[in-house]
Amino acid sequence: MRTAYRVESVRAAEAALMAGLPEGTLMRRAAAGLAGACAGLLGRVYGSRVVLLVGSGANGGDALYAGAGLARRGAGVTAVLLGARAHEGGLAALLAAGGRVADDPFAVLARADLVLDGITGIGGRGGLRPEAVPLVRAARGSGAVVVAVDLPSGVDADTGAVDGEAVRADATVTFGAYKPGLLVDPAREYAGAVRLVDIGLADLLPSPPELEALHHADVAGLLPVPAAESDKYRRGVVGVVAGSARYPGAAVLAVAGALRGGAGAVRYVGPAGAAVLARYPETLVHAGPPADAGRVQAWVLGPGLGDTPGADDVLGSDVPVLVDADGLRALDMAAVRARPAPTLLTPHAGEAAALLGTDRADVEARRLEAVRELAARYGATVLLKGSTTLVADPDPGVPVRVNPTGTPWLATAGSGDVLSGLAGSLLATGLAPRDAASAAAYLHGLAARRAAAGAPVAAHDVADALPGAWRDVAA
Ligand SMILES: NC(=O)C1=CN([C@@H]2O[C@H](COP(=O)(O)OP(=O)(O)OC[C@H]3O[C@@H](n4cnc5c(N)ncnc54)[C@H](O)[C@@H]3O)[C@@H](O)[C@H]2O)[C@@H](O)CC1
Ligand SMILES: [K+]
Repeated sequence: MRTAYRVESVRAAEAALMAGLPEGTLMRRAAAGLAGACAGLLGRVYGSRVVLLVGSGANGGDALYAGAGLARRGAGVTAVLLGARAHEGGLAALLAAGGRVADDPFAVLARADLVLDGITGIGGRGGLRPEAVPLVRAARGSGAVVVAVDLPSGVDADTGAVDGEAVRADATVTFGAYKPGLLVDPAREYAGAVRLVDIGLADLLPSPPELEALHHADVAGLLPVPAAESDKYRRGVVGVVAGSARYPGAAVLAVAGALRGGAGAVRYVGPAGAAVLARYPETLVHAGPPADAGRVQAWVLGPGLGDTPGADDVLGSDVPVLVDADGLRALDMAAVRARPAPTLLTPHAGEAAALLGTDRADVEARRLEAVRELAARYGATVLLKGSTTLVADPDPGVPVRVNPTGTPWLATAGSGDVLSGLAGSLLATGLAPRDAASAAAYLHGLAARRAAAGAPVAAHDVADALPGAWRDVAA
C-alpha cells in the first residue's frame, strides 16, 4: 500500500529524526537521491547542461546540493536564484564544485538539458509568485526535462489544489514520504512520474496516514472467495434499483457490473426487467416496489432511475445501500444519517457539487476536502469519481483511499453504472463500504485499461473486462 502524509506530519517526523543526527544529514540524503535520479534521467551526466531554479528555503538547498553533485560528475550547472537569499551551505557547495550563478537566466534555460525546480517545497504558500512564472514557462518551453524537488512548486502539498500557475514537471523526486498532492488531481498531473527517496522517516511517520493507495496485493486480500459450502444466497444477493422507461440501459449496465462483483445473485427491481433479461438471463427480475422484491444483502439505488419510485423503500431498509446518479438527486441528508446500516454515495464531481451546494469546478479543484466534507455531512462513505477517484469514510480519522488505476477513457457514458453495480455486489458479499468502494474502483479502473488498451471503450466493454481484472489482481 502506498501512503501519503500531510506536511505537519512530515515536518514532525523530520524534526524527530534530525534531533539524533548531525546537522545537514537529511538534506544530504535528499540531495544524493535527487542527484542520482537526475543522473538516471540525463543518461550521460558529463557535459550535460543543468539549470537549478532556486528559492529561498531548504527546497532550494536540496537543488543546490544535488547540483553540486552533478557538477562534480562533469555537468555544467547554473543556478538561477529567485529569492533575496539562497541556502548558504548549498550555494557554497555548488560554487566549490564548479557550478555558477546565472547572469542571464533565460539564456541558460533555453539551452538546458535538465531543469531542477527547487523554488518551493512543503514550505511554499499561495502558488507561484509572479516573478517566477516567466522562468517556469521558459523551463517548460526549452524542451529540457523538468524535475520537481519534493513537489512541483506552486501546488498545495496537503490538498492537491493548484492556485494559478505551477511547475509542470516530467518527474518529481520526493523525500521521506508521499504528500497527498502528489497523488490527487489537479496537482498529481503536474508531478509527472513520482519517485520517493528514503531519508529514514518511515518509522517516525504517524499512523494512520492521510491517504492510502491500494496495490494489487491489498485488493486481492479484500476480494471475496466463495467457500466450498457456499451457495448463491450465502455469497450474498445484491438488489439493483435502477433504470426507467427512458433509461433502460443504465439498469443493464448496473446489472452487468453487479454480476461481476462476487455476489451469488443479482436481483433487478424496476421497469427495465425485459431489457435486463434480454442481455443477462441469469438476473432475478421483479417489477417492484423494492420492499416486495425479496431479501437482499445490499442495494444499489439510482443509475438511470429517473422518477421511478422505490428510493424510500431502499433507504428505509436495514442493509447497506449504495446511492448513485438519480438516487443522489434531492437525497435526504437526515434520512441517510438515520439509517441503521451503512450508506455508500458514489457521486461524480457535478453530483457532489449539488450535494455540497457549490459548483463542479470547486469540487474538482479541491477533491480531497470535498469528499471528506460530504462523508462527514451525510455520515456515509463517499466515493468521489473523476480523474482521481477518492473514497472517504465518515470517520475523519480514517485515511482517504485514492484509486491508482483508471484511464481517461473511462470518461464514457454508462461506466459509472457499471461501477455502482460492481461496488454494490461487493457490499452484498459483506465487504465494509470503504473496502467495497475502493476495491470496486480499483477493478473498474484496471478493467477499463485492459479493455481500452489505448483506444476508446464503451461501458459494456469495461464490464466484460472485469473478470480479467479480477484474475489479474487475485493472481
Ligand atoms: N526539513 C527537513 O529536514 C528536510 C527538508 N527538505 C527540503 O526542505 C523543504 C522544505 O523547506 P522549507 O521549510 O525551507 O520550505 P521551502 O523551501 O519549501 O519554502 C519556503 C521558503 O520559500 C519561501 N516561499 C514560501 N512561499 C513561496 C512562494 N509561493 N513563492 C516563493 N517563495 C515562497 C519562504 O519565504 C521560505 O523562504 C522540503 O520540501 C524539502 O525539499 C529536505 O532537504 C529533506 C530534509
Ligand atoms: K519544488
